[in-house]
This record gives sequence, structure tokens and C-alpha cells, in this order.
Amino acid sequence: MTTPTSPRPQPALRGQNDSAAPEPSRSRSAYTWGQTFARMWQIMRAIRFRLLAGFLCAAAGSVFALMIPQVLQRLINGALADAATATPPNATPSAATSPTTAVLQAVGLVVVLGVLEAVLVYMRRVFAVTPATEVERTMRLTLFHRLLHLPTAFHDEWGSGQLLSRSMSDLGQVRRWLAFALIMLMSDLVTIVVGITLMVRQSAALALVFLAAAVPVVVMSYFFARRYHELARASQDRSGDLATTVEESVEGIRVLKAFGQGDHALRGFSRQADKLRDVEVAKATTGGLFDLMLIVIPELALGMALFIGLHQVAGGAMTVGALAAWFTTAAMVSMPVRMIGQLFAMTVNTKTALDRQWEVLDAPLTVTDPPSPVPAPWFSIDEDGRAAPAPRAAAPVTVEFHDVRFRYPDAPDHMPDVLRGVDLRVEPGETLAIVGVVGSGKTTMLDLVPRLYDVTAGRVTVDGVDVRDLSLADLRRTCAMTFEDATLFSFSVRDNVLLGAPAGLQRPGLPGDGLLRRALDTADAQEFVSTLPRGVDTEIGEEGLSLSGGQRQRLALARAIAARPQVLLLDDPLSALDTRTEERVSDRLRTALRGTTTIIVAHRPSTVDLADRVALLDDGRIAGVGTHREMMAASARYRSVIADLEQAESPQPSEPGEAAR
Ligand SMILES: Nc1ncnc2c1ncn2[C@@H]1O[C@H](COP(=O)(O)OP(=O)(O)OP(=O)(O)O)[C@@H](O)[C@H]1O
Repeated sequence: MTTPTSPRPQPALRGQNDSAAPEPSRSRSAYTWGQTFARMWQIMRAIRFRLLAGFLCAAAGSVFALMIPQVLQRLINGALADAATATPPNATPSAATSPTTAVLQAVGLVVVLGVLEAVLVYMRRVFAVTPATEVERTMRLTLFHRLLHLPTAFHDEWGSGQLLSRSMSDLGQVRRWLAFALIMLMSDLVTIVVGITLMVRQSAALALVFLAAAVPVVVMSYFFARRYHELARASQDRSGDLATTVEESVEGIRVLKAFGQGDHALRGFSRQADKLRDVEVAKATTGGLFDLMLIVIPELALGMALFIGLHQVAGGAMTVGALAAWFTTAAMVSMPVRMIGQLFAMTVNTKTALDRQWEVLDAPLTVTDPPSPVPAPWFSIDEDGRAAPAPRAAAPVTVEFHDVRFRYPDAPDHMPDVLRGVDLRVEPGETLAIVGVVGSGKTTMLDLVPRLYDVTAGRVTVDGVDVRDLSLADLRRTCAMTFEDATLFSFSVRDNVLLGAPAGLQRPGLPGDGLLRRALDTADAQEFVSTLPRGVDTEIGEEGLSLSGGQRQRLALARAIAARPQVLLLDDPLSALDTRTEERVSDRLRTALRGTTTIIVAHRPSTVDLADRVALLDDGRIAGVGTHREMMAASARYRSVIADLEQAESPQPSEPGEAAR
């Protein structure tokens, strides 16, 4: 089992030092060929009969094609030889022995064999393509399912392009291999075995010459496979890195433009593209050389066989028909031998693609359901003892941090733990603000409640229940969160806002419409949403990019409110709003938050006003808790942090409405 060890690839923007930038060096897969394909077989089992039918069609097609030289041999040695030796030029041959009839029969047979081969090739496709596409779909769903369940730490470590290329191009490669290369590989082997058997029957000596050529081919195949596998891996990894760069650059296109970094980004991108091109060229050259050998060596063997064969015919040890049939068969066997190079290369690419799948599928699920989840006491419990979807009416919960330590898995060794013994109790229904200097671990604290990360030591509890003892579904229904970066999806406004709303309230016309209106109203989003072309049914662009930062932030806030959580976690929720909008939203939030236990990360003194109490996070611990007034009076450190926040607060846009894009 392997996991990537490299950091996220360098994006183009960071490409200024690209020449010196570390090359992503993911650890090589430790899967053997046997392991990779035994695992693939488990997935292919469901389609094995259809694949077998495809293979039988392909093999039968090849055998029919191999029959054609046999027809030729009979024709040359039989009717044509008789006609040449026994029939006087002006004699009228009988219908039974007429060479014309024999030729017509032979041509008819060749046509029938050819048509049969064509029909069988078509049937091979019919049998193979649909199941291969099904396997591709199943594998894609499995991968996506895994990605959704892998811990946040996994996504910190892996570039999005790497995951994109694994779920798109790698799986396309697997489909092509299943639908074509695998079946052709097997049917080519059948062609080679049947063809060589026929060649041995026609002339063992000539067949021996042909077979002798197989020795260097096998030796070369071994070295080719090793080298090609390395190059295929490098190529697939580099195209994943390139996809990450494209994705990051497109996402950050405004930053690149605003900072005039377009050319710079292009240079970084071009260096990455050059590296991919170099690998692709090396791959094509290696494959080309192998193909060359696969053509040259059998051709040399055929040349030598022709020389020996002509001697045998001259000496009467072989008929002309047998020699002609031998060569036609040898030519037909040479074709799959040549094809095998390409099919082998496709198989190597597929092994690499599969290994890249297994790496993701084998990445450990570290944040999982406990073996016996505790039913969340704040949900009403149904007759079967399961937590019912609707939360019990107004029952605010406590949230507590007990001696919590936390360290990011990818943190450098010299860095101390982010949290080093955090103790904090948030009372039921209370709104508590966390204040601290930049990078002190405020967001990290929020992340630990819904288990986006698990504590390294200590406990986080909700109403006394360790969050790790709850099922993830219950825990995530209990909490709703807004993030500093307000991510929206390419859905309608309604679907974005009701994303986490209780099940059953997410379709138009249901009571969810009231919930939607209230959530939009609280986040002061109702007015701008009503100006959108289709109101709440307006599809918003990819990641909501067609909205301003302030609009996106308000929709994200509405989404958290509409989830009707017991615990609301707000990471600097008003940062993109202008002063007047912030005041309006703050007023409405104060009412909406009543009865909901809320932790709010405050980067601005005005956000602190929303809170009943404030906790100062300093040096990895809670250095004090109290009302803002108490903290101002009691803690010099708090005063200094607040002073820094006031100073850092940037000038607000003067226009009412929202912050500029
Ligand atoms: N995924 C991660 N992997 C490694 N280190 C991280 C990760 N996320 C955050 N950190 C580090 O952990 C520390 C705390 O980060 P966190 O985002 O919790 O701070 P914060 O107080 O919320 O900062 P800010 O005020 O800027 O929002 C920082 O030093 C940060 O660099």
C-alpha cells in the first residue's frame, strides 16, 4: 500500500522558482502485477461471461481468418496444379474438375470466411464495450465515494488535478483496455498459437526458424515493460500535476490577472508542460523502438524462412501450395505479434492507472463511524432506537474541549502542535467568540467539532458525548459550519441554501420554502436573490463565481442557518460585508442564534459584538474567557489582540449592498 509523499504540486503562480521547485516525487506503487490484476479481476468478475463471449468471438474470427491460407493451399496444390499439368490448353474440362469452378468455390469460401470474421469482430465489440463502460462507471463511483469519505487531511495532501486525472483519464484507460486490449491480447495469443501449429504442420523446419525469433522478443519485452512502466507512471503523475495547476490557475485567475502574473504563470505552466512532453516523448520513443524490433525480428525470420523454403520446394521436400500457405499464415501471425507491442504498452499503462486507483482506495479512512455509535440524545429517538431526522424541539447543547491537543499530519517536525491543551466550555444556547492572533488555531478548533479532523489527544464533547462516539451522520446533522472561503456549488440558490436542511425540506413547495426564506432573510440575502433572473431557482455559476464575495458569504451563512443545527460554527462569517450590511446581518443573527450553541471565529471587533462571551486563544491554549468588557478589563494580551484586529481592519467599501468583487 502506498500513499503519495509529495507536497501539493507547485501551481503556476508559484512557478517563479520552478527551476528550483521540488519535482513532485510520489512514491512508486508497491503493487505487483499479480496484486494489481487479481484485484481488477474481482471487479471484472461481474462481466466475465460477456468478456468471455467477446474473447470467443475475437478468437473465432482469428481462426476463420487463418483458414483462408488453407483454402489457398488446396487451390494451388489441387485444381490449379491439375489444370497446369494435366489439362491440354484446348480441352474442355468437365464441370467437376474445372479449375474455374475450383477457383470460384475457393473465392466463395474466402468471402464467406471474410464475412464471418467481420461479423465476429462486430460481435466482439458488442459484447465488450458495454460491460467495459459499466466497469468504468462502477470504478468511478467507487472512487468518488471514497473521496467523499477520506479525511480532510488526505485532501490537504493531494492535488485536485491528481484526483481529477485518476477519476477521468485513468479510468478511460482502464475501459479501453477492457474493451479492446485485453480481448485482443487473448485472441492474438490464440491466433499465434493456432497459426504456429498450422505452420509446424506445413513445415517444422520453417516454423523453428520463426519460433527462434521469439527468444529475443521475449527478452526485450521484459526490459521494455520495466522501462515503459516507469515512464507511464511519470507521465500519468505529471499530467495529474498539470491538471492541478490548470485548476488552481483557473480558480485563481482573478489574482493572476490582478497581479499581472499571467505571463509569469504561463512560464511556470510551460515548464511543467515541457516536463510532461519530455516524458511523453521518452515513452513514445521507447514504445516505437519496441515496435521496430517487433517488426524487424519477425521479418528477418521470414526472410530466412523464405530462403530455406525455396530450397525445400526445389528439392521436392515441400509443395508450392504448402510454401504459399506457410507464408500467408506466417504473415497473418506476424500481425498479432506486431500488435502485441501496442497491446502490451496499453496493459502497462493500465497497470499504472489501476495502481493509481488503488493508492486512493487504500488511503486510510481515519475519520470513521465508531463500531457502536451512541444515539445522539438531542435528536428524538424513533421506535427502533435510532435518531429520527427531526431534532428534538429547542434543546440547546453544550460544547466542550477537554485538554485538546492537535497537530496537522503534514506539519513539519520543528513546528509545535497547533493546540496544546485547550479547555473550553460553551454553554447551551450561548454564542462564544474565539479571538486570537493570525494562525493561532481558531479555525482548527472549529474543524474539530464536526470531526473534519480528529483531535490528537483530549476530547471534544457535545452535551457530554465525545464527538467520536456519535455516528458521523448524526454529528454532521448536529453541526453546521461556514468557512472563511464561502464555497458554493453549481446548483440553484435554493439547492445551495437547503444543502444541509433536514431531509424532506429540500424540494420546492415543501415547508422548506419557509425555511429558505427565513435563512435568506437572516443572512440579508433575500433582496439580492430576488433580483436574480429566476430568484431562488437561479443556477449560480461554478463555485458561485458570478456572485460577489459578500453575496457568496451571505448565501453560505444562510446555508448554515437553514441546516437548523444544534451547534453553529461560524468562521469569520461577516468578513466580506460592508459596515451597513454587517450591522443588519449582525442584528438578525443575534435573534436567529438564540437557542443555538454557536462558536464564532472573530477577526474583527464588530464580530465580537455578536457573542455573549469571548475566549482568547493564545499559544495553543485558552488564555481567558469572559465577556468582552471583562476581558478588556482583565487581560492585557486580549487588549493587545483586539488592538491589532482594529488596526488590521481594512477600510470598508462605502457603497451599501456588498463588498466589491
Ligand atoms: N491543512 C493544514 N496542514 C498543515 N498545517 C496547517 C493546515 N491548516 C492550518 N495549518 C497551520 O495551523 C496553524 C493554525 O491554523 P488556523 O487556520 O487554525 O489558524 P487561524 O487562527 O484560524 O488563522 P487565521 O486567523 O489566519 O484564520 C497555522 O500555523 C497554519 O499554518
